[in-house]
Amino acid sequence: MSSAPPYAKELRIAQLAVQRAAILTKSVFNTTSKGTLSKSDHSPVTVGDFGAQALIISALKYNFAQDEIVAEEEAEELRTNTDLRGKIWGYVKDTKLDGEGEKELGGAIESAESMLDIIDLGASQGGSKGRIWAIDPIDGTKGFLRGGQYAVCLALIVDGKVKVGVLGCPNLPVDDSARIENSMGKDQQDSEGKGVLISAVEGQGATGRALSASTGGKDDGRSISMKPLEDITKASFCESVEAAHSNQSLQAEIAKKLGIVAESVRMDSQAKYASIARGAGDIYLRLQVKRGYEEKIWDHAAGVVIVREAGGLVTDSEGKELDFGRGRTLRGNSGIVAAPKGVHGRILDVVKEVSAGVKL
Ligand SMILES: Nc1ncnc2c1ncn2[C@@H]1O[C@H](COP(=O)(O)O)[C@@H](OP(=O)(O)O)[C@H]1O
Ligand SMILES: [Mg+2]
Ligand SMILES: [Mg+2]
Ligand SMILES: [Mg+2]
Repeated sequence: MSSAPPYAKELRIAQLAVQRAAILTKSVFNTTSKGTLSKSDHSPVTVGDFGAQALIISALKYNFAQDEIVAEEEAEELRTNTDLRGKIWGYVKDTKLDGEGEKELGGAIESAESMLDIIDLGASQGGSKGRIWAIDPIDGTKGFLRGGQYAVCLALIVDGKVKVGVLGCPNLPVDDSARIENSMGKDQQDSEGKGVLISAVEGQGATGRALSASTGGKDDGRSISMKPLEDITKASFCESVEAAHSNQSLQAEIAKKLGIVAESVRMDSQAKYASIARGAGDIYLRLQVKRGYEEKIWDHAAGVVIVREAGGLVTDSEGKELDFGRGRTLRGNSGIVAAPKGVHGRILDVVKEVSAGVKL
């Protein structure tokens, strides 16, 4: 009898949890009021972010009660803002997977109050030992709000290394080879059956399938890989829409030095990692704008294992491996360079050369 490959259950539960959370975010998107709050760093959070986080954590606690969880959002404000709490609960209590999947995730959350406690189970400080799940319930909240790209992100980190990664991208085409375009909004898919679920387990490759695939059967999806890049001048860069999140002028200078003529493709969220992993783009650069900004582990964990398993290499802008064992942030790193293995070194050389003269 053959036994299941390592992390088979973790992968299955992570995929189901992301699928379920994406049902919630899609229905929140289709309502007029998304209950947007501004956080202390002035970034937005919505009913969709809180609701998706509650659903994912509830599924993880049911299946892996001992594991630690590092998640982006916290419930503090919802303990006094009963209006918003009620709105979130309205979505959370009604969001279910069809068929067997819902049972595997442990079913519904009991009450609005327990939902708040569940959201706050994501407050772990992370670290280099043990099993830690990293959750970004909506990555690219700004993209979500403008109808552009966003991703529901979940990864399992074991002793500081990312082992499993799942990205649900509701507004990316199911077709891997569909050309990616600048995403300035209006990418939302208005019918069911759109969106893609990209996954990877360390050492087992990366796969993609429709986000709306049935949860009953054993759909392993199709294998995905990065596009072989023979001529770097034909590459396309993928970068943030938000100019405050990565240094677009420096990135343009790097592209020019590499002889790349195509305009960078701008999209929000880890949809960038998903896109390069399936060959719909080539290189993802995220060079610091603000000195001292520490990238959050939930913004990168899933994408990094997916790109690696699809044939890529991901380092920081000095060529160091990303260290997911330092806490809630990648405090040992600065910037991100993700590219096919064969050209990563060449890109890194130019990144270093161009960055050397820059004072942030
Ligand atoms: N100054 C900054 N530099 C880099 N990333 C930042 C940043 N301020 C916020 N971010 C992060 O950028 C993420 C979005 O990335 P992108 O620009 O690739 O879409 C945000 O995730 P959330 O949308 O989950 O809050 C947030 O964590
Ligand atoms: Mg946020
Ligand atoms: Mg994020
Ligand atoms: Mg987020």
